[in-house]
Amino acid sequence: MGASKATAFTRFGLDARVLEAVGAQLRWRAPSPVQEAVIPAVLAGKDVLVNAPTGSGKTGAYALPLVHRLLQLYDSENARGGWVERTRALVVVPSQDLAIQHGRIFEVLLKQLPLHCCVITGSGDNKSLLNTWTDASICVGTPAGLADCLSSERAANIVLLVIDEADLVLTFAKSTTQVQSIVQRVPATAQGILVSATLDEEVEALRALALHQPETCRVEASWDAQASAKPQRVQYWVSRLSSPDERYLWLYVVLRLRILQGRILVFVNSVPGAYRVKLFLDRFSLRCAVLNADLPVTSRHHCLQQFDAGVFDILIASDEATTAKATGYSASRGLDFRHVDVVIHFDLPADAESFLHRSGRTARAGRHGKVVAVVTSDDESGRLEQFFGEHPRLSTYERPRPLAIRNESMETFRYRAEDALCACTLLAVREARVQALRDEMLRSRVFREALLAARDGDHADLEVLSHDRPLVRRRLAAHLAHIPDYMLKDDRLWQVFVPEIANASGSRTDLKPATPDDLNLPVVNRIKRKHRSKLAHRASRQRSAEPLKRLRL
Ligand SMILES: Nc1ncnc2c1ncn2[C@@H]1O[C@H](COP(=O)(O)OP(=O)(O)OP(=O)(O)O)[C@@H](O)[C@H]1O
Repeated sequence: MGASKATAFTRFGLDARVLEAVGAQLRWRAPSPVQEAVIPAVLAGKDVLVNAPTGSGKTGAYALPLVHRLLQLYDSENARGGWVERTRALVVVPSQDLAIQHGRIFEVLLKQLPLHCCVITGSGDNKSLLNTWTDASICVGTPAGLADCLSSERAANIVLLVIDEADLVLTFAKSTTQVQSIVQRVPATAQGILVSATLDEEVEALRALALHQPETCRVEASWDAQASAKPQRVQYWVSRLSSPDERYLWLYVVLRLRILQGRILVFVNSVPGAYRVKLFLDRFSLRCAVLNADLPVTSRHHCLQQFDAGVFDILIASDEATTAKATGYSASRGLDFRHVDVVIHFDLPADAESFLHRSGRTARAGRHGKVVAVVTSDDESGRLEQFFGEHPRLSTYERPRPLAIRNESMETFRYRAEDALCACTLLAVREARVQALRDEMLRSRVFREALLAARDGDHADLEVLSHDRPLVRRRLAAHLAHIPDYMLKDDRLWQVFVPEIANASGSRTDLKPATPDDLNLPVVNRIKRKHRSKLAHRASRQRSAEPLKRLRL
């Protein structure tokens, strides 16, 4: 059943067990263009340099032939007397987050297979994810983690070396010697695969280091190769605002009127900036979370899983590396956010590469998505123009279309937004950040055990930490979740300016605010539910307070 679903993969001659896993575990029906190009080259035993857009399925392009090759080894060694599981394939990724995510993909793929995968990140806080090194055939790790653990003896059996996000591996590794030492320990006969969405001098340096006469698989189409007539999968928009603070009002309006709908990823340049946006949205009961380098890698992974599971629909991400330990963390590179409908560049990134990778978190796996850049000065407008004018990949895309919200819509909500923003002071931001860290610490078993050990089992410090109150109490403003009817009366509120640009290939837009009727519905329902449960609770308390009513005959 599973294998039949993945029939489009059969033409590569992949092992039946791999096809079964593709159909039953991954549920992929047909290969993406990059998989079409890369799988045959890897199966032919060549060294390969893979260059394809973000979200095009590069991980699967090397993971499937890699597992196929290891299964062949497994069969042949079993036939000769017995298979001993040792490290046979090494996957080097730039960050801990990516190592964990790729480890999970292999875990899913290997679920019914006699092979195992381990994750080596060089951090002690993800022990639960670590299988023992020795009994895993595939090892996924960061340069720092692998440089520490990979002895020449362990590396001696490696037949395949993959370096994913190759352009970042050298940038993020503490020194090039870490990567060099890993590559040198791997046998020269091992097949090499280098994967990157961009080609630059870092990739060239790695190519010379790790590959021998490689075949280059450069694929421009991510999914709909034959569908040039279809509307572009990613729509780019730009909103021009008069000042940086205006962005908060804009964000409130586009989210609250549901002009931008679905699962939304908001990119902010700094960590305090990300917390400020969160505090602001919290005031309006818009559920969101912050993904940032302050948090330990396991918490970031948990946050991603919750977002993927739909626990909240708005995720605020910052790329800023705040601690030395977080070097290599990047929310925009390689992380596979599932089904993101909209990416908002709340802050414009410094360079085109970051813009491209942040935008690449939407429209993955052949889906559609929207990317909205918010600019607040001529300088930023110019920078955005430059991104699209000069970057080799961005220059092939349609230019961003202006997305302007009517003044009436903005003015209706201005007072609320400005009032809410006043509460998001520097101190409140700092408290929110400290609170998030404190919560993480208290949740961490390792931290609690270390603290108790240091205090000879005395719980006093732990108690103090868990009952420590923030300096600034956050005022809850539940009423702000609701928009009163008198604010919704003006019909012009529901209009968004979306001027179609000339020869925009007739592309239509689905940017429409919600109707006044359905706008408050979820909030009203929530309030009603809460009210009903409050009444029920009060009634049960009254019952238990009166002995005669409690009496059952
Ligand atoms: N053949 C396929 N059919 C359906 N979905 C697929 C297929 N191949 C990959 N995907 C899905 O596409 C998404 C993107 O894949 P992947 O993370 O490998 O992209 P990528 O090219 O490595 O992106 P990035 O450059 O951002 O790291 C993932 O959710 C993956 O599960």
